Amino acid sequence: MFISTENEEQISLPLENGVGSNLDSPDGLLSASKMPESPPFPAVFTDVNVVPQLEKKELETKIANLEGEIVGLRQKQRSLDEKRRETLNKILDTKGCIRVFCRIRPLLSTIRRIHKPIVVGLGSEKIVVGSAGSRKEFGFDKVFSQEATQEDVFVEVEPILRSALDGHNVCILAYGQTGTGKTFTMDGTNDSPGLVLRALKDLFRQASFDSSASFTFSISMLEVYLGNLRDLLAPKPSNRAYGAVSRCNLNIQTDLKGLVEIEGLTEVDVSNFTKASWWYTKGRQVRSTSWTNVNEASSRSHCLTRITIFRRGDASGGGKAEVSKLWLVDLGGSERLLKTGATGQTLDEGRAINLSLSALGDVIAALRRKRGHVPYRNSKLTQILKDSLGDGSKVLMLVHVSQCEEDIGETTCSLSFAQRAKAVESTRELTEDLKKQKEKRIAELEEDMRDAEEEYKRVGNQIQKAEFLLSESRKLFSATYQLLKDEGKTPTSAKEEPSEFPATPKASEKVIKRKDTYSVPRFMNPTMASRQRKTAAEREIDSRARMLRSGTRSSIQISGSESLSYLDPHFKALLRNPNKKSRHGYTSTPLAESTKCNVSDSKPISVPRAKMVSSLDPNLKATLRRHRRRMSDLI
Ligand SMILES: Nc1ncnc2c1ncn2[C@@H]1O[C@H](COP(=O)(O)OP(=O)(O)OP(=O)(O)O)[C@@H](O)[C@H]1O
Repeated sequence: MFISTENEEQISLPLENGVGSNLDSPDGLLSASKMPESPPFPAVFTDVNVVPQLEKKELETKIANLEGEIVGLRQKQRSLDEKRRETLNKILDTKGCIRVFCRIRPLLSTIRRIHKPIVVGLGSEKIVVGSAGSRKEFGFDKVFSQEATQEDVFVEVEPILRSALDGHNVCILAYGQTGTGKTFTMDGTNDSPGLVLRALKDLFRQASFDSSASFTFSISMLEVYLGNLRDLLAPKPSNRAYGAVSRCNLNIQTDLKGLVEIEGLTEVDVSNFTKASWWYTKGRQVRSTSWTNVNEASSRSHCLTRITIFRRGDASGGGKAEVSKLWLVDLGGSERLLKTGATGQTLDEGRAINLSLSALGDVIAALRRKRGHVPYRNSKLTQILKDSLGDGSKVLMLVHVSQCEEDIGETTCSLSFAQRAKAVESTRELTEDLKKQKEKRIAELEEDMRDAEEEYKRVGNQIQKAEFLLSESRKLFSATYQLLKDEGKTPTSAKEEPSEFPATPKASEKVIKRKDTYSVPRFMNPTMASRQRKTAAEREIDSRARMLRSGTRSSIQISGSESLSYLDPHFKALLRNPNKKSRHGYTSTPLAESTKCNVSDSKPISVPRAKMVSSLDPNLKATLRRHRRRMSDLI
C-alpha cells in the first residue's frame, strides 16, 4: 500500500491486532507528521493478477456457513409450523369439532314498525327467544347480534380456514329458515362481500405468507336441486337438451379410504383471488332461485362451493403433499310450505330441501351419539359431505334466525337443531368449573400458538437476511474468481480459434454441435490440388473485386459461366472485407457462404445452412452448377 506524506492530513492505517497502532492518538489515527522516517513495516506490493487464496478460502467458508445456517433455520421454521398446526388443532378440538354460531337477522325496514323483536342476544354466547310469557334460552359458541357486520362474522371464522390450509377437511354450513340471511352471510353484496369471497381472499393471503409449503387451489360449485346434483361451473352447452342432462348427471363416489369424489364435477384451478372470485360469481349466477311469499329471491337448492387445497411441503421437509377440502355451503331454507305459498315446482323444491335438511339432522344426531352407523346415504347432501362432517374434520354451522314474532316456531326449531349439532361434542352440559378449566386451557393454547407464530416470523426474517448475504457472497465470489479464471483462459482460447464475435458459452456449444453434425466423410475432404485450384479462384475473385471497387462493372466473370453480381450481399461483404477468413480457414467466397442470389426480380435461391460446409460437398457442387447457369443467363 502506498501512503502519501505530502500533506499532513491524518491517514488511517488498517492495523491488525493493534500492532503498530498510534497510542498517542486517542482515536487510533496516525498523524502523517508523526510518522517515523523509516516505516516499521516492509512495503507490501500487491499484484492484482495474483488470486488471493486466503480471501478465496474465507469467502468459500462464509458461503458454506451461510448455506448451513439457512438449512438449520428452515428446519427450525418447519418445526415451529408443525407446533403451530398442532396447537391450532388442539384449540379447535377443545372448542369442539362442530362449532355453532348464531346470527340474528335485523328486522327489515318494511316490517320494522309492525313487529316487536322476539329474539335477543344475551352476551356473546347466549340467545333468548320468546315474549314475556315463555322464554327459552340457547347457548352457542358465538352469537352475532343484528348489528354484527360481515367482517365481525369473518373474524370468528378465520381460524377454521387456517385449519383447512393445515390439511384438515372443513365444512361451513349456513343453516336457517328461509329469508333469514343465509345467502347474505355467504355471498353478501357488492358493498359488503360475504364469507366465501372473504375466505378465498384470506386463503390466498395466508398461503402467500407460508414459506414452509406451496399451495395450489381449485374451485368447484354444485347445487343439490330436487335431489339431483347440478354442476354450476360446467361449460355452457351448445345444445340445451344435452346440457341439461350433463349438468344433472353427476355421481358420488367414495373410495376405500372413505374419501368422496363427485364424478364429472368441473374443477377449475385458480391461481389467485381475482380468478377464484370470478368463477364463484359465475357459479352463483347459475343457481336456482324463485320468488316466494317470504323471500323475493329464495334459493331453491343447497349451494355447495368446494375449495380444494393442495399443500406441498418444501423439499427440505420431504416435500410431503396433502389435499384438503373446504366446503362452503349455503343450505336451502327450511320452510313451512303453507306459509311460503309455494305451489307446483316451488313446492317440490321446498319439500326436497326439507327432506335433505332432516337427513343432515339425522347424520348429526348419529355423530352426536357416536353411533357406529351414520346414515350418510339418506340424501345426496350428506353423501357429498361425508368425509367433511365426520372424524378429523372441522364443522362450523352458522344458524340464522329472524326476530319476527310470526317466525317464532321456525326460529325455535332452527335453534334446537343447531344446539343438537353443538352437543355432538359434549353430551352433557359442562359445569361452571369445567367450563372455566376449558377456557383456561384454550387461552394457554392460544398463547402458545401466538408465540409459535411470532417465532416463525422471526426465523423467517433471519432466513431472508441469510439468503440475501448468501446471494451477495455468491455474486462476489463468481465476479472475483470466475473473472480471474476466465482471464487466465483467454490467451489459449484466443489462439485456438480467433472469433469475430464474443463467444458466449451457448454459442460455442452450438458451434461444436455444428462441426460434429456437418463433418464430411474423409474421402470428401479437399485434396491438395483442389485446394490449389480454389486458392487460384479466390485470387481471381480478389483481383476482380479490386476492379469492382473501382466501380467499372456491375458483375464479374469468375471462370467460364461462373459469375457474381455486385448486388449479391455476400459478395458485397467480401468487397468490404477482402481479408476475412472463413471458419474453415479458407478465405470466404460468396458461393461457398451462400447461394442466395439477390439480382432484382429474381427469386433468391437459398441453400440450407447445413449444406454450407464446403464448396466440395457433392450436393453443393450440383447446386453451384445450377447457380452458375442461372447467373450466366442473367448477364
Ligand atoms: N344481516 C343482514 N343485514 C341486512 N340485510 C340482511 C341481513 N340478512 C339478510 N338480509 C336481507 O334479507 C333478505 C333475505 O336474505 P337471504 O336471501 O340472504 O335469505 P336466505 O336465508 O338465503 O333465504 P332463502 O333460504 O330463501 O334463500 C335479503 O334481502 C337480504 O339482503
